[in-house]
Formats: sequence, C-alpha cells, structure tokens
Amino acid sequence: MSVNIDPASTVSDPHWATRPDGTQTAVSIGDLALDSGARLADVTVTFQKWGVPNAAGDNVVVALHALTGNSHVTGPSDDRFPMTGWWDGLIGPGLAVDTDEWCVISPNAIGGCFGSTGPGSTAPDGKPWGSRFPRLTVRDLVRAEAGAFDALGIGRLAAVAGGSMGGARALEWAATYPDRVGAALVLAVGARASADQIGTQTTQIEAIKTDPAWQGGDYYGTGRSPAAGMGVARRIAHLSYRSDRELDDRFENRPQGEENPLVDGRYAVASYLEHQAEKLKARFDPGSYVVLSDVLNNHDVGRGRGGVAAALRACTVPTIVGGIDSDRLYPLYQQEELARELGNAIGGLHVVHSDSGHDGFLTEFEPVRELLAETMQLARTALSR
Ligand SMILES: CC(=O)SCCNC(=O)CCNC(=O)[C@H](O)C(C)(C)COP(=O)(O)OP(=O)(O)OC[C@H]1O[C@@H](n2cnc3c(N)ncnc32)[C@H](O)[C@@H]1OP(=O)(O)O
Ligand SMILES: N[C@@H](CCO)C(=O)O
Repeated sequence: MSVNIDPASTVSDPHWATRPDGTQTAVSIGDLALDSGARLADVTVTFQKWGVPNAAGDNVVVALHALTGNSHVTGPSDDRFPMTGWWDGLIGPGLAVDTDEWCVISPNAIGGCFGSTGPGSTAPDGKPWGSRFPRLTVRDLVRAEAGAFDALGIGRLAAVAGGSMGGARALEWAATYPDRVGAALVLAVGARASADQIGTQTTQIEAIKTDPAWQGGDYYGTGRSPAAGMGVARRIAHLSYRSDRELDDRFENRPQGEENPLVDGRYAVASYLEHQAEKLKARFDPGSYVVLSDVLNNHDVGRGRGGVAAALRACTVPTIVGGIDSDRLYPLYQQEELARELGNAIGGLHVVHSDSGHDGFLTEFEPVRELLAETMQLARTALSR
C-alpha cells in the first residue's frame, strides 16, 4: 500500500489559523536546499494543529513524530489516520500541553507518506519521485519545518518536543535555531546515530530493497509494492523497540495458540511480530520507510559544527533530556551524553522506567506527561524573560 494523505485544507484557507480541531493543512515552501548539496523541488509540508496562535504569536508548541508516526498526535483513529494519536491524552484542553494556553502544531516529516513531500509524491514532471527522491538528513527535515513555519508567519516556537526520530528533530531544532526555540523535550535518542543503530537500520533498508517488487525504488503506479520486504524490516525494528525481558515475560517460547512450531506452526512472538508487520503494511509506504530509516542513519548533531561535543555545548536552549531504562536501541548512555554535554540541560537525565524498551516514549503515559509538563514550565519561564 502506498499511503499519501491529501490534506483537508491549505493555508490559503483564511480560517486555517483559527480552526483548533486538528484539521490537516498543507503549506508550500518552494525548493529546499539539502545537506547533500541536492535541491528538493516544490516541497509541501502538511501539519495538524490544535488550539490557536495567540495575538503575540508566541504560544506555538511543536510536537514531532517518530519514524512511522505522523501528525496525528492526539485524538481517536479515523478514516484518514487509522491509529489513536501517539500522545493521546497529553495534548488538549486542560492536559499536560493545554491547548487553551498553547497552540500545538505537528508537521509530517518530509520523506514520509502523510502528505508532506516524499518518494511517493508527484515530482514537478508529473511522475512519482521514486528512485529520484534525494537522501535526507534530520537537519533537512527540520529546515523544511522551519520553512513551513516561515510561510505560516510563525517565528518563535515556545517549545519543541518528540521521541526517537521526533527527539532527533527536536534536538536539531534546538541546535539549528537556538534563538527561535524557547524550550525542548528530547526523548529516547542520542546526539548521533550509533554503529548499532546504523547496522540494524541498514539491514531493514536492505530487506525492503531485496524484495523484487522494489524495482529500484520505482514501484509507484506499477501495482506492486515491496510490502513483504517492509514486513521483514518492521519485524527487525519492532524487536529493537521492545525489551528482551518484556518479550520473554509475554511470550517465552510458547507456541501461538494450538500451532506446533516443530511441525509448521509459529511461536507466539513470531505471530506478534507478524501482526506488527501486517499493521504497518496497511498504513505506511516502503519507500518512505527506506528514506526515513536513512535519515536516522544520517543523524549527527555535530556534523558541520565541529563535532558532537562542540555542537551540544553551543546549544543553550533549556532542554529536558529523557531516556528509557530498558531501551536497547537508544541506550541510556546516549541520553547521559546529551544531559552532560548540552549547554542548558535542565535537571540532568530524566530516566523513564519502562519494561517496554524504546517504545516507552509512546507507552509510559505518566512519566511522559510529567516531562511534557516540565517542558511547558520551561517554555513559560523563557517567555517571561
Ligand atoms: C511517535 C510515533 O512513534 S508514532 C508511531 C506509533 N505507532 C507505532 O509505532 C505503531 C506500532 N505499534 C506499536 O509500536 C505499539 O503498538 C505501541 C507502541 C503503539 C503500543 O504498544 P503496546 O500498547 O504495548 O502494544 P503491543 O506491543 O502490546 O501490541 C499490541 C498488539 O499486538 C497484538 N498481539 C499481542 N500478542 C499477539 C500474538 N501472540 N499474535 C498476534 N498479535 C498479538 C495485540 O492483539 C495488539 O493488536 P492491536 O494493536 O491490533 O490491537
Ligand atoms: N514505534 C515507533 C518507534 C520508532 O521510534 C515508530 O514506529 O515510529
């Protein structure tokens, strides 16, 4: 399945700013110069928004999704977004990020498949980008988002927040635009991709590219999609998102139901991973999975800034750094480095206890609520200066 959600409105709609209900909107930002030296032509960024910008224009909070996430941060599943919001219950009137006070905007990452320009989008020549889609970095994603906010007339951001790839985007926002960001929440990520992360993500990319339906990346419109390859990629990824202990507590070496793994049956954990793979196939584009996994490989806040330590020291945005104690994909030592080296990390490292591993940034409601509330307090303090 190739997903590319058409936005419900564009910013030429004069009511986009005052509509507080999460309607998805598109904004054109023209061509984007990329870290690779290439240019991505005619870029669109789509976003959802809850709450309204205030008269001073200083209450915008940016929620940044992870690899296969999207702008649907909060709210029930619907026809367009088949999953409940990834931080549902944390953003809304009277909640941790109170949309009576703040205007929350969540942009869909470029390279993805939720309306912002990605490999399945139509290029200026009227054909899908496919294999011609350029390689991106986290910084490119953030530049596109900054371009979108420029086009919306939004200058300063009260706060940026996200986990995993969303945390990498939040960190790049703080490092690239320190004068534009009041506070940051950086969760479950590191300063740069580790060899382990690049290794597992590259393996996932290869799983997709070796699917015969990949067709060199030009499968759009052919009626064949490398969904099976993406299913293998998701199985590998999902294992890295959960902890060894949790998986063994839940599944041990039990067979799935009455199946017999010694004949032709599956283990329960294999059935679970198959389920996760099938769900992703129904909502995500393999080409975007390749592009965004490569974005994670390219994550390096120190690139072009004299290295990680110099880049982090120079970043003076008040930042809450959170890590999950059972995260085997982005282990705690990586957030310890952020908390130690960032120019203005507040309160040291905030450790979230979870048995669920990396996905704890999505599943541990109460600790994430507290971290968001602390971030909003930092944003208020920054505004009062
Ligand atoms: C910011 C962002 O990252 S946005 C993207 C967030 N969304 C995703 O990552 C999508 C993938 N989903 C997930 O990773 C997880 O479901 C989370 C993180 C969202 C939530 O985690 P949890 O609530 O702990 O879900 P869990 O890992 O237990 O999975 C539950 C599913 O597995 C299924 N399941 C459990 N055991 C088995 C089994 N033996 N065989 C088959 N399926 C199984 C359940 O029926 C349930 O199915 P459902 O989701 O269709 O209802
Ligand atoms: N489950 C999350 C984890 C990646 O960080 C996702 O699919 O986006």
